Amino acid sequence: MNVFQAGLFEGKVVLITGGGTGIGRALALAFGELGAMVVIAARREGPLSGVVKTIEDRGGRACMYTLDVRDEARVEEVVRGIWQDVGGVDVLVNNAGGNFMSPAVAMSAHGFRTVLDINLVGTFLMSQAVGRRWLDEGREGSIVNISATNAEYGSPLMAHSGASKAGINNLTQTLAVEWGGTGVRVNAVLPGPVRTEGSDERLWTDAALVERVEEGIPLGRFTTPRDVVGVVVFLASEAGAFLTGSLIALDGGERLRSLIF
Ligand SMILES: CCC/C=C/C(=O)SCCNC(=O)CCNC(=O)[C@H](O)C(C)(C)COP(=O)([O-])OP(=O)([O-])OC[C@H]1O[C@@H](n2cnc3c(N)ncnc32)[C@H](O)[C@@H]1OP(=O)([O-])[O-]
Ligand SMILES: NC(=O)C1=CN([C@@H]2O[C@H](COP(=O)(O)OP(=O)(O)OC[C@H]3O[C@@H](n4cnc5c(N)ncnc54)[C@H](OP(=O)(O)O)[C@@H]3O)[C@@H](O)[C@H]2O)C=CC1
Repeated sequence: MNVFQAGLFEGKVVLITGGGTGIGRALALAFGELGAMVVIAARREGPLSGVVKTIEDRGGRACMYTLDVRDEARVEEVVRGIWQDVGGVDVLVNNAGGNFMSPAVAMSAHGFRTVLDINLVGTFLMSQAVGRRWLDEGREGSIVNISATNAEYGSPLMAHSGASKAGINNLTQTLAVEWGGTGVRVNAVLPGPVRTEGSDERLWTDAALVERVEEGIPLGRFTTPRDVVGVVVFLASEAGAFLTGSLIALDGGERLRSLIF
C-alpha cells in the first residue's frame, strides 16, 4: 500500500494468524512490503509456505509456524518459539477464522462450538500468550482483531459466527482496559462481506445471493482484503497510537442498510 511510508514497520515483528490465505495473506504481504518481519501461523503448511516465499521473493522477511489456534499448548509453544527465534512480537493480528452457513435449528452443537472455539477462544488464547509476555516485559504492543459486522446486527444463517464476533468485540474492549496501563492497545476491525478463498467456498457460493448482498451495500461492492489492509496497518502504526478498544466497521455502509432503505 503506497499511501504508507516505506519502511514503516522496519524492526517490528508482526504475527498474523491465518496468514496463508484471504485477508491474512493480503495483510502478510502488505506488512512484508512495509519492512516488518512477518510471522504467519495456521493449520496448513502449503498456503503458509507460499506466502513466506512470496514475501522473501519481494525482498522481505517472513517465517511460519503450523498451529491450530484452539490448541492451548501449541499456541503457547509457538509463541515461546517466536520469542526465542525473532525476539518477540510487536503487532498481533488475530485473523484466523471459521464459518459456514446453516440455519440455527439445523446447526449441531459441535458445529456451533467449533466456530466459537476458532474465532473467540482462539483469539483469547493467542492474545493471552502474547499479552502475558508484553505485560511481563513492560513492553508496548498492538493487537488487531478481525471481527465482522455480523457481530452487531444479528447473523442469520451464521449464528455461531455472529456470536463469536460479538464476543471478540467485547474481548477487544476488556483487554484494552486491562492492558492499557502498559501501553498495549487492542482494537478490532469489522469487515462486511469479503470475497476470499475461504468465504467463496463456504458462503458466497450462490450468484443470486452475492448480487443481493452487493445491492444492499451503499458503496456498491463487497469489502476487499485491500480495504482491510489499510485499516489494520493504520491501527498498528503510530497513527493509531491513541486508539484502543475501538471497533471499526469497514463495510461501505452495509450494516446501515436497514436504516437507509
Ligand atoms: C458476513 C460474514 C462474516 C464472516 C465471514 C467468515 O468468517 S468467512 C471465513 C471462511 N473461512 C473458513 O471458514 C476457513 C476455516 N474453516 C474450516 O476449517 C471449517 O469450515 C470449519 C469452520 C467447519 C472447521 O473445520 P474443522 O475441521 O475444525 O471442523 P469439522 O469439519 O470437524 O466440523 C465441525 C462441526 O461443524 C459441522 N459443519 C461443518 N461444516 C458444516 C456445514 N457446512 N453445515 C453444517 N454443519 C457443518 C460439522 O458437521 C461438525 O459438526 P458434527 O457433525 O460433528 O456435529
Ligand atoms: N470473508 C468474509 O466475508 C469475512 C471474513 N471475516 C473474517 O476475516 C478473517 C479471515 O477470513 P477470510 O480471509 O475470509 O477466510 P479464509 O478462509 O481465506 O482465511 C481464514 C484463515 O484462517 C485459518 N484458520 C482457520 N481455522 C484455523 C485454526 N483453527 N487455527 C489456525 N488457523 C486457522 C485458515 O488457514 P488453515 O485452514 O490453514 O488453518 C485460513 O488461512 C476471519 O476471521 C473471518 O471471520 C470477517 C468479515 C467478513
